[in-house]
Amino acid sequence: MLRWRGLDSVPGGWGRSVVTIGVFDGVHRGHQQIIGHTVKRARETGVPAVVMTFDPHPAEVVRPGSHPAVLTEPGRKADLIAGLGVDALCVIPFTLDFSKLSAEGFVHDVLVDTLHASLVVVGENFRFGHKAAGDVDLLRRLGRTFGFGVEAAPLVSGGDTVFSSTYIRSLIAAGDVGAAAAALGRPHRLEGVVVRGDQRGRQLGFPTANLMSGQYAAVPADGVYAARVAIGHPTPTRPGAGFAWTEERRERSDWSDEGRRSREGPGPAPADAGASGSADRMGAVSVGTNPTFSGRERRVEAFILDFDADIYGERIAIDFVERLREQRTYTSLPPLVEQINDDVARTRGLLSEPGTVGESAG
Ligand SMILES: Cc1cc2nc3c(=O)[nH]c(=O)nc-3n(C[C@H](O)[C@H](O)[C@H](O)COP(=O)(O)O)c2cc1C
Ligand SMILES: Nc1ncnc2c1ncn2[C@@H]1O[C@H](COP(=O)(O)OP(=O)(O)O)[C@@H](O)[C@H]1O
Repeated sequence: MLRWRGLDSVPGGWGRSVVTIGVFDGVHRGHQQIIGHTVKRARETGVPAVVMTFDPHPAEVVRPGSHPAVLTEPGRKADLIAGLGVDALCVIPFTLDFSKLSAEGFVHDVLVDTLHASLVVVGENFRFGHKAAGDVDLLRRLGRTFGFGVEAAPLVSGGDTVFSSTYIRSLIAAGDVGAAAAALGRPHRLEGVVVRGDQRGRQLGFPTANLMSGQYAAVPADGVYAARVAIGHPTPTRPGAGFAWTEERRERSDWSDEGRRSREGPGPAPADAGASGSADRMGAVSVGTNPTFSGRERRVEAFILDFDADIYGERIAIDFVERLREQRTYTSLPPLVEQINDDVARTRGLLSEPGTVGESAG
């Protein structure tokens, strides 16, 4: 997948493309359907599939201080989008200036002049342009003027609830990581670097890797969770920041499935390989302030089962599969240790059964 940052990075001679636009935080099941449809239509017409997204979250620019909790860090989001078969990801640095672009200006400058859209795929509730004045009807009218088609995909729901990033953030904030996983299509992941804690864990018999995640990462409610853990996770994300941009060169003459196969051979392109960072270990994870020790700082710490190594400074990813319980305050250590033993046994039971929840965590 080609990765562009800013409209200026789009190659001058870029031909026609099928484009979808969105923040796509979480790349949840609704996003997957829209992006999947974009890729399908691109293959049918033999042109590349382009995803346009924004960084930082537009809400932060329009209302400073209102950054929503982040479900997927930028590098992870790009990897997940690449995994859906997208040919190019264009990240627009969302600035106050950009936010002032009118709906018509956005369509003309971005979709027509830069990406040469032949077709634009969006969710039926899509809004765009200054003050979100543009909607699907306006997009269709502008499409007739400028010569691109518009397809609005119905929103994906589970039961009565439409899947949305906001809904998933609220599930995670409430600790319901099981329901979040159902809406995401995989467990919610926190990723970052292992930092030092109070050096108390190993004395209790349970050393815990303390995670420093991104500034706005969506941390589940205080409690204890069964999780899958990836150590040495490859995504080179700086906490709260952007990611490494790889420029790949490809022949652009044929973007059909056949063209891709002859370019790439079977399987994913090398740059996308391992993108999902396989979480192959089990972890019993504590989120909270360690009330037994009157801690103040809210921490995410993972006891990794069947593991013994120094991993300070390494990147890890934690995939939250199931909530086990709330945080408790103990008046002495033996009952805390007994409880952690029980948490570990439950984690093992939940995650080692064949075909268990979150097994294909990716
Ligand atoms: C599975 C698990 C469950 C935990 N549950 C609690 C708890 O209920 N109450 C509490 O005060 N601390 C709990 N802890 C956190 C320990 O207090 C913490 O890991 C310990 O203080 C080590 O901290 P350190 O990494 O800073 O050395 C739990 C830790 C783990 C791994
Ligand atoms: N099974 C394990 N799970 C998590 N961390 C482990 C494990 N085995 C060894 N470690 C190492 O021990 C460190 C945690 O030990 P701990 O006493 O809890 O110290 P700290 O308070 O600095 O987190 C981890 O950061 C990691 O480097």
